[in-house]
Amino acid sequence: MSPYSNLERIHSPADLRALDRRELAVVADELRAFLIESVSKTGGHLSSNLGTVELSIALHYVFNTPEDRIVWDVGHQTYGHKVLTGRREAMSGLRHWGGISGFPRRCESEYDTFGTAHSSTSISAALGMAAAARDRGEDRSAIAVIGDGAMSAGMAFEALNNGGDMEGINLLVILNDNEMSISPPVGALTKILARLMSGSTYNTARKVGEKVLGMAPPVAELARKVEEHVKGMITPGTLFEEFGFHYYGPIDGHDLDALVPTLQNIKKLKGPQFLHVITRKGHGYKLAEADPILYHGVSKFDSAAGIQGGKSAGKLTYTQVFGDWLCDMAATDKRIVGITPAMREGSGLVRFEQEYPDRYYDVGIAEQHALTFAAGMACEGYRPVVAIYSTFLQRAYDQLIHDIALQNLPVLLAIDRGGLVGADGATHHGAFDLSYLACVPNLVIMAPADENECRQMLYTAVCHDGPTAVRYPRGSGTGVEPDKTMTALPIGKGEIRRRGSKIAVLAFGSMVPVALEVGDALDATVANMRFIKPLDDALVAELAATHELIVTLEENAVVGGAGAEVSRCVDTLPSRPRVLRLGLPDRFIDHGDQAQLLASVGLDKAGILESIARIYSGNS
Ligand SMILES: Cc1ncc(C[n+]2csc(CCOP(=O)(O)OP(=O)(O)O)c2C)c(N)n1
Ligand SMILES: CC(=O)[C@@H](O)[C@H](O)COP(=O)(O)O
Ligand SMILES: [Mg+2]
Repeated sequence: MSPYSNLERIHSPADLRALDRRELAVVADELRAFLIESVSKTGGHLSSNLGTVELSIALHYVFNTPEDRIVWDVGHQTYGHKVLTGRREAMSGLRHWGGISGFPRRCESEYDTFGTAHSSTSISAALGMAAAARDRGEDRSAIAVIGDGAMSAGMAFEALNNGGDMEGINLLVILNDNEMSISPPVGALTKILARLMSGSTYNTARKVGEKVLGMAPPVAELARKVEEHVKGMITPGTLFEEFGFHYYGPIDGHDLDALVPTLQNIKKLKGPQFLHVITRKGHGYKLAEADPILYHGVSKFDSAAGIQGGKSAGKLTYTQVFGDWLCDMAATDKRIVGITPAMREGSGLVRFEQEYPDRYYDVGIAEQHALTFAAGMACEGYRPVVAIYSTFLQRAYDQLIHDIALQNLPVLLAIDRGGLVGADGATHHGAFDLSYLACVPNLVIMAPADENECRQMLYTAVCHDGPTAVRYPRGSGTGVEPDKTMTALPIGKGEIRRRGSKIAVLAFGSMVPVALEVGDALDATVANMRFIKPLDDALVAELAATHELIVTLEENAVVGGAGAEVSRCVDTLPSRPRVLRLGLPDRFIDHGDQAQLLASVGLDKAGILESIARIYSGNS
């Protein structure tokens, strides 16, 4: 018999709702076991999903989904929700080419009411849905499920500020508090939540909460006010009350006997409601409970043995090259500080935090703040290095322009995950940074061809007295060992890597290795352009004067990226060869492995040769 016999009978939330409440615990056990087995085969976000098993069941059991809207913040905790909404079998293709996404997507299911992956959008989106329901006179709920990490972002508070003051909306915010972001959460809010969770408060609040919720309004309203008054004296629970929300909790988010009746009662209430649930990352899988950071995002692994091995003996990743460089640089330059918006592990800052705790700043999931905070430090003579993923830098665009570039402040953006990231897919590809950075005055933008060049560019950036960006891809490059010594590169100068004839391939960053293969195949000239800004106009002019075709290669949107800069330069020249711009197409790119994705957009050797051949055959 299948170990998932009960789960297999649930094809949609309607099947779940047909069950007796006492049967839900079995479903939860099977769902948890299924997720461990399934994610161990596909990879994905494990810890967070194990923490939301009961919450997913309780929400779909109590609310009339998809009529009632659930918006999952970040969406990395929605695997249980996917299974319960008809995607159990599709889980075998999770995050793989052609398979389902690791995040909610409106095009994937009617139960995925809002696409997420970048954090802290859920309250705004659910509030918008609640306002729409109110304005149309529709009686349905909008529920935002947001983690304690995601709650730290300004956007979440903007939405609370707006929602707590909105009349007649049917909005429930569920704070899924597991006392973890990817790494331990930071900031004053974390302390407030910890006080809310502390022993006596927890019990008292829970008992009072149950009592209140058992009553019908308006009695409940009166009791709530009494409760708030009492809690206000002993806990900071009224923070959310002050925003205009009715606060309930904290309750145990793994206890279906607490969750289900609480949600049933809250469902009857009108106005902005706030439920605080306590869960544990990795719940029910001892290895993940013990090390939720390691199991936050996993590759395939043996679920019995757990993730094996420490550091791989293979090539260094660009992230490691950056992390090592930052420590080395900090040792020689006291002005260096490292800043991360909640991505210590992913950005390679673990060692830096250990060695330089006083110069390390995790500012929470707060990209906008991270950049302006860096700007402030730069004003005081520091050399702030903001380690940030390309996709999350999108959040902080105005801060980059207005607070850093306009004031010409020496902030270094170490932009990781530039280009296609793989399994996280469209929400996480660093597809746009060269386009949105190239137009910013004062900014020097570099993209390394290999790991050593990455180290040298980071050093070059710190030597430059103005804003800089070094953009590198997820994973490793050619395997070049970085030199210990650091030498500043001449700003705005590329280099010719191969001399050929007729065709000149101008490659940026991660595309240099494949450009060299193409060069060998066609006897083409290959330039490693190094700088997107300032572009090496002299090199472009020289190559334009001596070749009949210029091919630009970049792992960035072809619209407005490095190739567009080359075209702009060629347009000013007296002799203008044809320019073929190759990069990411003008559409969002799904998930899959990086090599597969590059091939799918024609950025592997075969694809590039084909595009060039089309020029010569006149088919382009
Ligand atoms: C804007 C943005 N910045 C950073 C991230 C990377 N990120 C994904 S999950 C996560 C931690 C979220 O913590 P929490 O909301 O508490 O959820 P948990 O992982 O604890 O379930 C972070 C920082 C992101 N998805 N979006
Ligand atoms: C959900 C999220 O945003 C992160 O967990 C992200 O998936 C991490 O990506 P990396 O695996 O590239 O660090
Ligand atoms: Mg959390």
